Amino acid sequence: MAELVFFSGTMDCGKSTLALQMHHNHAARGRDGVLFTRNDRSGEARLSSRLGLSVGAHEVTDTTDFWAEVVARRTAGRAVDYLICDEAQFYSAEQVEQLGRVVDDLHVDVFAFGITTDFRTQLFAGSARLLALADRVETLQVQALCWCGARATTNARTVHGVMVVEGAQVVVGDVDVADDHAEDAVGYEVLCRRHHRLRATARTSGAAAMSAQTLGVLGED
Ligand SMILES: Nc1ncnc2c1ncn2[C@@H]1O[C@H](COP(=O)(O)OP(=O)(O)O)[C@@H](O)[C@H]1O
Ligand SMILES: Cc1cn([C@H]2C[C@H](O)[C@@H](COP(=O)(O)O)O2)c(=O)[nH]c1=O
Repeated sequence: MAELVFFSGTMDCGKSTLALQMHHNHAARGRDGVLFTRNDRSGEARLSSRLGLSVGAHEVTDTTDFWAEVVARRTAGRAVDYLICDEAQFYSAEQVEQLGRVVDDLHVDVFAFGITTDFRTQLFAGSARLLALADRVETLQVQALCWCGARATTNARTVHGVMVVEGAQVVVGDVDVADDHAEDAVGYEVLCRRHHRLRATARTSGAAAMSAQTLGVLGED
C-alpha cells in the first residue's frame, strides 16, 4: 500500500537530511524516485541539508501539478515509485490534495518534509493540509533544543537579532545569521513554547553567552 507520510518538526531538526537519506536508501534498492522542493535556502531547484549534502531537485511553483508531474513521467516510461517533497509547508493545499491522489490512484509513496508552523505559531497552508490528509505524521527523532535545553517546538523569527511577530509568512532564511547588522538581517531561532510566548531568545535571555556545558546539553568534551 502506498502512503502519504508527513515528517514534521521545527527548523534545523534534520528533515532535509532525512529526506536525502530516504531517497538514497530507496534508490539503492532500485526504486525510482523524484525529488521536489520549494524555496530551499541554498537556491532554486536544490534540496540541501546543513550536514553538507545538496542535490538537484525539481522546484515546486504555484503552477506545479503533482498528478501531471507523475503521469508525464510514467507516460515517458519511468516507474515513479516515490516522491520526496521537501519544504512542503510552502506547497498549496491543492497541491497536497494532488499528492494524496497520487498515492491513492497511482500507488506512489509520497514522503513529505516540512515545518508545521510559522514564526507566529500559525499553521502553514501546506502543513495544515498534510496534517489532515497524511496516512502518518512522523516527528523526527533528533530533537531541536531551545536555548534553555527544553525541546524546541516553535520557530521564532528575528530581525536584526530581535524577535518579531509581524511580517510576511514566507521569508527564506536560516537559524545562523552571520551578520545581524546587515540591512535584511532576518534570522530564525527554535524555541520552546514558553520562551516563544515570552519572546525570550538566546540573545535577550543572555544565554548566547553561556556555554553549552552551562546549559547541560553537551557532554564533557
Ligand atoms: N556540524 C554539524 N555536526 C553535526 N550535526 C550537524 C552539524 N550541523 C548540523 N547538524 C545537524 O543537522 C541538523 C539540521 O539538518 P537539516 O536537514 O538541515 O535540518 P532541517 O531540514 O530540519 O532544517 C541539525 O539539527 C543537526 O542535528
Ligand atoms: C518559521 C518560518 C520559516 N520560514 C522559512 C525559513 C526557511 O527558509 C524555511 C524552513 O527551512 P528548514 O529547512 O526547515 O530550516 O522556512 C518562513 O518562510 N516563514 C516562517 O515563518
